[in-house]
Amino acid sequence: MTQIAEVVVDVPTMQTNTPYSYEIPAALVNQLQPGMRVVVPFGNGGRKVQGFVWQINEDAKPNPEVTLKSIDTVMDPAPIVNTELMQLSKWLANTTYAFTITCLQTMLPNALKAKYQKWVSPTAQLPETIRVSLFGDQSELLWDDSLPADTVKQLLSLNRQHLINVRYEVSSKSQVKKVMMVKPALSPEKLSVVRTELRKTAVKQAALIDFLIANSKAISQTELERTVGVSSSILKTAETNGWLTRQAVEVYRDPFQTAVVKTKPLQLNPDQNKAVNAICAATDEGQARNFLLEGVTGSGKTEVYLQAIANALSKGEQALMLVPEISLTPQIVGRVRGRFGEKVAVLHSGLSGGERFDEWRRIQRGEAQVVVGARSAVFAPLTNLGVIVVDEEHESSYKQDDNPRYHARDVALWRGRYHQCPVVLGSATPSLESRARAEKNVYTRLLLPNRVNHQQLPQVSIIDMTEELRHHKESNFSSGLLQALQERLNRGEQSLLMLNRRGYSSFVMCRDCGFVLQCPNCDISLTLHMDTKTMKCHYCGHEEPIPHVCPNCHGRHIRYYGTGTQKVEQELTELLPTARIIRMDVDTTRRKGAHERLLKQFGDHKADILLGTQMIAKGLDFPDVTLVGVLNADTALGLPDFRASERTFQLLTQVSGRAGRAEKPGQVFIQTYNPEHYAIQLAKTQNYEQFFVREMQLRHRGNYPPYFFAVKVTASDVDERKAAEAMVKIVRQLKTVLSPQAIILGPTPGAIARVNKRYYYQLVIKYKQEPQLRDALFTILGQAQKQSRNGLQIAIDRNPMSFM
Ligand SMILES: Nc1ncnc2c1ncn2[C@@H]1O[C@H](COP(=O)(O)OP(=O)(O)OP(=O)(O)O)[C@@H](O)[C@H]1O
Ligand SMILES: [Zn+2]
Ligand SMILES: [Zn+2]
Repeated sequence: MTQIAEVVVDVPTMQTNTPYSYEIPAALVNQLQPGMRVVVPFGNGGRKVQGFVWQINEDAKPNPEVTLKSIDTVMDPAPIVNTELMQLSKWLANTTYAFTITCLQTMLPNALKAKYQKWVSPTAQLPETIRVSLFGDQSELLWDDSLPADTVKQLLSLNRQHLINVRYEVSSKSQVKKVMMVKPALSPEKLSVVRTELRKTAVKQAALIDFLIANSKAISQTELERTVGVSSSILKTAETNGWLTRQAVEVYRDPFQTAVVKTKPLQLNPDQNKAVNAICAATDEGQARNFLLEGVTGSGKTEVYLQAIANALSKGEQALMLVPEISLTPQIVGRVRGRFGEKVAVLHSGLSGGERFDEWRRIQRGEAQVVVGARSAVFAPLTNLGVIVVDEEHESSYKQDDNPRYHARDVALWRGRYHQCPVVLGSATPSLESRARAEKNVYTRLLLPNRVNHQQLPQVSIIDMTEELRHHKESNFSSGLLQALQERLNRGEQSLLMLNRRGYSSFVMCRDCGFVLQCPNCDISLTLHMDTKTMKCHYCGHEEPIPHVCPNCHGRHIRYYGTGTQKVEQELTELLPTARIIRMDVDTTRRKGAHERLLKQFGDHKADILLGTQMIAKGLDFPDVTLVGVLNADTALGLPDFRASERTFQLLTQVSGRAGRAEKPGQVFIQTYNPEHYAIQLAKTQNYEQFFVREMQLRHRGNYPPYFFAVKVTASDVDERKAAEAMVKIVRQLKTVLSPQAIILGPTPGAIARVNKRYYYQLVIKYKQEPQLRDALFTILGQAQKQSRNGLQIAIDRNPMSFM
């Protein structure tokens, strides 16, 4: 009887998207389980790849016509993907048009991805001269990208002639951190005897033994070396002498830079209480109910989450809380840790690979009961979920813009169904999709219509910058905003200033001929980086020195348009010389922990004004901020995107919400060139309901989501004609399966037509119900893969965040 394992191999293609069968060697029969990683042979060249055991058939009847290959080795002592996550990966692959292997890998920390190495060694037939020139006195040579092209050519040819052997090595990138721990090996009495027998000059040894006599507990070697002042060689000798033992012990890297301040649950107000009760009831009854928690800014949503989580923990269950780009909101992590301390694990892209791997293992081993994290934390291997929270559910960072193109909110809802637990989507400005579902009672609405303690929402003034410009010379500050800033300085209160980043890219332009330096690979201008003194392409990474002479007319009048925030900061210091300013943008937050440090400084009143990009708009809760200024509200409105108004409304409402959150009332100034635009007018009164009604009418009229579903298909190729032709063919194919109700927009060139030397074409399909669409798109993907050797690439984005 043969046992056969179905293995999902680490080869992302259409053909390998279904599991491959491998024979399980007798030695592995009792060891192998689904969800473990294995090394398997793949193809005919002796290539080895990593794979995930998907299923085991205990009494399979092998087809006598085919000889199955055997599994090589097992990489894990226990499964690293559990049943739930295996099912989830299948669902994910199906709904995002991605390969199962890509989905599996997305769910796991990078440390568990395979590291492939190819080694070559000479055969006995290899002529001596070639052996010496290639291998020298080494028995093996690593065949990787660093080899010169000529050597690779030679190796390929030698391999064809069977003159060399190729060995494939598959290993995990993971690195478990270990610390050497030292412990006395003898009793204090025996050590005292040893001490008396020491030579008089052996002062260090004496000190070491004194320490060991006084401390029987294990201590890390580094700490011991520091406290006693001994070297590692002395410790080694001591070990050989049998005075102490040394043992490498696995430790976790600590991802937290700051200590926790313990907090107690707050007394809830009636609205909060109602919300918490509803969520807790669903947890207690094991119901997969979904809630939309709609609470104005500063209404205390976080406290609702914390108490719902506490309830789940009290039932012995676990909790998952997603926040947008967590490294940008250290305040919220602090609040969760303040309540749940050691039970909390964090997962986000600001962690190093090792830290991420350690946090993941803490979760997998059941050592953490609460997980807070950004998008990919939605895959945290929690096994007993009692509640899932998606904070700021409208945030576009929850959607991954690379394969698999999933939305964390959708995954959260899937897991809620799997675990039969409530999912809470929270926001002051819910996405239209979610609010529309609440309208249809797919989600239960929970409302927090007032700020905590009935604090008023801030008073918002809209400033028409066209009008402003007529009276003043060019300035980033209207007189109203400037005066308000001055008042805050006089009163010792704080202000936030937001500069919409998209509006101000920094570039260089020739004042003589107007030439703007472009990326040689992309249709986009290069961005000026003052900190590194270079010009960079934000799409392909191309980098070059800042020009001093115009490459076009050779003139010397080059003008530098520095980072928006830098320029604004400069003007601000001239206008308000006594103001202490903290600037927060990509340049000042690049270093690890910088973000947290700047926010702490501001919280400690080390500055009067926090000037920043969108990163200051969300989640911040500073009681002494009574003024918020938006320097340029319009930039997002100018984008040709159906979500432009929604984005603008959300951003303005969120940032306004930072003002006047404690006792002192708040004031907001929004500077704009479109003062009459409904998104700006309704953000003024923070009137989400009216915005929702108005925007839904427009979406209805234009057949946009949430009335229609949408899929974006993109083709790219180094040859522009091929990309365009592929698109035309795809449209023709789709038209044969789509109903007349479906709408195809395009094909059109991409918003940036050329990126990294590749040309982009796209089309968007808007539809209500198209049962054949999924199969058709999978077919298109499969066909494209066969051609991909020629450079054509097809990407499919279901429910895209934008049509651009
Ligand atoms: N029941 C309560 N009693 C007293 N203070 C509370 C209560 N609930 C929340 N708070 C406080 O009110 C402030 C605002 O709450 P929180 O930050 O949770 O609001 P939010 O709804 O998440 O706001 P936003 O969406 O603007 O981030 C916080 O400082 C919080 O500690
Ligand atoms: Zn580029
Ligand atoms: Zn010029």
